[in-house]
Amino acid sequence: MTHTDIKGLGYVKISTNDMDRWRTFAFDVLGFAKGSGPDENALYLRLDERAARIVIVEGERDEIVSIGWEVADRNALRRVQAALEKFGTAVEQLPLAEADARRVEEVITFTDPGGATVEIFHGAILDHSPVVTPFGSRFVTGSQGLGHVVLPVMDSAASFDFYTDVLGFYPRGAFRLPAPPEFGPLRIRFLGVNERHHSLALCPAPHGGAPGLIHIMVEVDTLDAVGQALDRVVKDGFSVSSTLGRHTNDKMVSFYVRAPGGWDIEFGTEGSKVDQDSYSAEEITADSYWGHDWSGSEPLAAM
Ligand SMILES: Cc1ccc(O)c(O)c1CC[C@@H]1C(=O)CC[C@]2(C)C(=O)CC[C@@H]12
Ligand SMILES: [Fe+2]
Repeated sequence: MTHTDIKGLGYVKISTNDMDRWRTFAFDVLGFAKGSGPDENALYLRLDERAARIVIVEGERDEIVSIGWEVADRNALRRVQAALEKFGTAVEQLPLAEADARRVEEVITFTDPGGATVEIFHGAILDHSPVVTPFGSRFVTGSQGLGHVVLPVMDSAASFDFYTDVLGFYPRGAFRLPAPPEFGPLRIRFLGVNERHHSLALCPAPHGGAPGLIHIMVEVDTLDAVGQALDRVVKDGFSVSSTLGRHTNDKMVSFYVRAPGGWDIEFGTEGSKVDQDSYSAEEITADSYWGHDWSGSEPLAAM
């Protein structure tokens, strides 16, 4: 396939049983702007002209609720739906009220092979008021989408085939995880849909279940904004999962912090841009050129 209808990662919705901690984490530590939405108990995290890119809702468990991928328009949505149905995936069109609640024109939903609830939408509704982030950080989104999500998958081949063959994601390389030889090669696989090196990564994991999420990456436009966020993380006593480092594939300088709920936010800058026409998928043999010390990380809930 030479072209995907998926334009980018649009939004993610996450549930938590610790809203107060999340409120502090989102606004006082990471520095997202306050967005808006219909659920008065939810947290709407605004990064750009979209009303909200990350939605945190009250729930019994801390887990990923849905992942929203964007397409250009109604015809593109119909093409994606047809590809899913041809493959045998049950697709549900959400009612107008549900689309309204997500501030999009139209949205379909299905379950991916790893069990994640995926939504595909078009027609995002914009908020034209200034994006006032508490510490002045500016998030890098636009044609590169929200950032990236890393999902734990038990059958990584099935998930990889689904995202590439059915949805048209582009393979953007791999990283072999250290594993005993009897496991065979275990690879994190990176997948992209736009100039962002990866909008999705699939990480082999021993079991499914909550939170169904390893990390979400958001990008800011300066190294200072990353360093200042890291200062606030440490000062407010949030757990640093990985120190600052630069990745070898997307060249991003980032740190990872444990979100309430047992998964991480990767907070980075200087991500490279991929030109799909000249790109070849490669296997990296180190995750980083420097830094990214995970030795202080608390165990991931997903593992
Ligand atoms: C290798 C890499 C490149 C770019 C990224 O955005 C990115 O998140 C990663 C993965 C980092 C990291 C790893 O390499 C070892 C296995 C890790 C610790 C995980 O289980 C989640 C993050 C993974
Ligand atoms: Fe990442």
